[in-house]
Amino acid sequence: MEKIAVLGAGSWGTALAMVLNDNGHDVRLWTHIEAHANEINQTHRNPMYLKDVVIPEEIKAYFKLEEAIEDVSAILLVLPTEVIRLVCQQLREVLKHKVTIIHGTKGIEPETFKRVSEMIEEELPRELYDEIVILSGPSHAEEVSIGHPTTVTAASKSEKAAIHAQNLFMNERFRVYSGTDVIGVELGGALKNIIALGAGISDGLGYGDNAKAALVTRGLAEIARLGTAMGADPLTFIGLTGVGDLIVTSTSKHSRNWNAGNLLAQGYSLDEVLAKMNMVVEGVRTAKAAYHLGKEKNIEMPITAGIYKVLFENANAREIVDELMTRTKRNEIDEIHNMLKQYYQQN
Ligand SMILES: NC(=O)C1=CN([C@@H]2O[C@H](COP(=O)(O)OP(=O)(O)OC[C@H]3O[C@@H](n4cnc5c(N)ncnc54)[C@H](OP(=O)(O)O)[C@@H]3O)[C@@H](O)[C@H]2O)C=CC1
Ligand SMILES: O=C(CO)COP(=O)(O)O
Repeated sequence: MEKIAVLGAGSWGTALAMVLNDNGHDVRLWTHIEAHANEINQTHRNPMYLKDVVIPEEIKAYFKLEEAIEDVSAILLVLPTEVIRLVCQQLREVLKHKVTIIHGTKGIEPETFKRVSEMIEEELPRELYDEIVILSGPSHAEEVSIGHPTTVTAASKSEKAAIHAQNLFMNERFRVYSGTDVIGVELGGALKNIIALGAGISDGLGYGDNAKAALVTRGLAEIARLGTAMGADPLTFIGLTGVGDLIVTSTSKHSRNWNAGNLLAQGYSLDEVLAKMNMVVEGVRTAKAAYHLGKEKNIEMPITAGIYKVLFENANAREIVDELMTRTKRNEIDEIHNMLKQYYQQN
């Protein structure tokens, strides 16, 4: 059994802390708000993020980062992408020993196009961690925290580290696969949030299941196109961290991104939507990142571009759908063959 600090006491951090606690680990849940730590320790609940869930008493919340990470063997970062660098900077001030870093964050930094593990590598000195592992897949906190069957993937450049994380989290309700395609796993988890915003918009406009299936399928083609250009294995995108997460986020009532898209389609402005959601909506910043990254790499991403225009250029969502439906006709499978051919020629 290991001593593990979970940094980020939002919905996903709390749910993952509960999985680790179920597996017998000594779990410390860190929040940057003292009153929040006190509330969790006194009431064993986290009502702002996980309504009606009782947090086991063994899980202790911490406000002081140096106390939360004392003697831990692993640190799990479960924070919005926007604060990953800041928290890593705080961490490097207080961390005095080597740990395994695991993260469950799904986003890309708009200013640099960096993935989360790249940001961690830039902010944490190499001597402070052995490996970085990404935990990703179709997994809403609301369901994990009440023990509904869930599957995810633990991916790391080091297979040994991925299997280590797999062993830490795996139990009969939480099945963990392992993998080594860090780029594919991180990009799949981040980019699906954009398509989920689109699915929420589509549903909010009153379009049906056909439209949503089209968005998810053609959205997956865009994710794979950009992901493969960035060095991912295209097959990763048909796995849990690609199609699996795309399905859950585009169809679930729990999805923050779907709900935000739905509100946008109801006529709320982006600022109003973000103010209404009390949890992070990663797809908004990641849409900005993917739109500009796609342009830079000359990758065709019409759905992402449409969602970007609805978010940041006040475009009319119905007109964007009309534009998508009237694009030049094309063959569906040719580009997928080309993508696979190119990848396997290079690898
Ligand atoms: N929710 C889910 O089901 C899943 C989420 N994810 C991913 O996990 C990541 C976190 O998401 P989620 O848990 O939903 O987010 P939430 O919005 O539920 O929680 C975010 C947490 O981060 C904290 N936080 C914000 N800023 C800081 C900071 N500067 N220092 C320390 N803590 C900070 C928040 O604190 P405060 O209370 O002060 O705002 C809050 O506790 C995202 O990338 C998301 O995509 C992945 C899989 C499932
Ligand atoms: O990544 C998630 C589920 O796997 C969570 O998605 P949302 O942030 O849209 O809720």
